[in-house]
Amino acid sequence: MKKIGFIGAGNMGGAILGGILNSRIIDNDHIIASAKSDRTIEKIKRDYNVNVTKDSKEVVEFSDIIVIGVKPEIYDEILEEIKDLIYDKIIITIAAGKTIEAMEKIIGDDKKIVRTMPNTPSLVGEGMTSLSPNKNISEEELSFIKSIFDSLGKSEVLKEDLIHAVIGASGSSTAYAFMFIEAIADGAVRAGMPRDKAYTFAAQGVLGAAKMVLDTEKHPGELKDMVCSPGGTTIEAVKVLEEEKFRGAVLKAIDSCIKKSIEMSK
Ligand SMILES: NC(=O)C1=CN([C@@H]2O[C@H](COP(=O)(O)OP(=O)(O)OC[C@H]3O[C@@H](n4cnc5c(N)ncnc54)[C@H](OP(=O)(O)O)[C@@H]3O)[C@@H](O)[C@H]2O)C=CC1
Ligand SMILES: O=C(O)[C@@H]1CCC=N1
Repeated sequence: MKKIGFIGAGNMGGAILGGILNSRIIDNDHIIASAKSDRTIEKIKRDYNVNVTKDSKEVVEFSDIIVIGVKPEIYDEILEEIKDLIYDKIIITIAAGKTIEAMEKIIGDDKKIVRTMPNTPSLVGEGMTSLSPNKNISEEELSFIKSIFDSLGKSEVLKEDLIHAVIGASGSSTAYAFMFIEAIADGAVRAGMPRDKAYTFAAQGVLGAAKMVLDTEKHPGELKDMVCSPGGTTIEAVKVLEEEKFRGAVLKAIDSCIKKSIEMSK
C-alpha cells in the first residue's frame, strides 16, 4: 500500500484526507499530515487518527505521494524547503494559481507533478477533481492518482489551461451552492418552517436536482420545464429570478472567479 502525506490539511487537504479514510483506500497508519499550529495538529489527530508532524520534510520522507495543501502564498516557501527530498515521489498540488511551470522552476522539471483542482465535497464522496499531469508522470501513475480521486467522487484528466474553468465550475462553486441553499432555507423559514428542517428540504432539493442532471443526462432547461406546471407556483418564481437576472448574476460571478484564477497564475 502506498503512503500518502499532506503538507497542510485544512479545509481542502483535510477533506481529501477524510475522504481517503472514508473510502478505505489507504489505511490511517500509511498517512501523515502536517499543520502549522498545535490546534490544527490536535484536530487532525482527533478527527483522523493519522500520523502528524509539524515538519514538512518528515511528510516527504514518509510518503510516496505528497499533497501540498497550504495556501498559495506559502507554496513556494514549502517547495523550496522540500525540493531536495522529492526524488521520484509524486507531488499533488491543489492550489489556485500555481502552475506546473512555476512549480518546476522551483523543484526541477525532472520531478513528478499532478496539478489538481478538487473541491470540499471530496470529504463526503461527492467531490469533483480535475487532474493535469506534467510530462514525468506515467500512464500507470496517472491512473493510480485518478483512482484515488475517483474514490472521493468523480475526476477528469484535463489540459492544465482548463483549470480556470474548473475553479469556476466546481472548485469554488460549492460556495455559491451553499449560498443558494441558505437562501432557499431562509425563504422556507419565512413561511414558518423550523430552520433545521428548512436546511434538509433545501439541500435535498438541490442534491436531487444535481442528481437528475447527472443521471438523466437531460438538458437542465428541460428538467426545469418539467417542474413548471402551467399557471402554477414554480413559473412565478422563475419569472422573479429572470427579472432579478439570476442567471446573469451567476455568469458574472463565475467570470470574476475565473479572472482571479488567471491573475493568480501570473
Ligand atoms: N477550500 C477549498 O474549497 C479549496 C481550496 N483549494 C486550495 O487548497 C489550498 C488550501 O486551502 P484551504 O484548505 O482552504 O486552506 P486552510 O487555511 O483551511 O488550510 C491550509 C492549511 O495549511 C496549514 N499550514 C500553513 N502553513 C503550514 C506549514 N508551514 N506547514 C504545514 N502546514 C501549514 C495550515 O495549518 P494551521 O491550521 O495550523 O494554520 C492549514 O491547516 C489552497 O492552495 C487553495 O487554493 C483548492 C480547491 C478548493
Ligand atoms: O477560494 C479559493 O481561492 C480556493 C480555490 C478554489 C476554492 N477555494
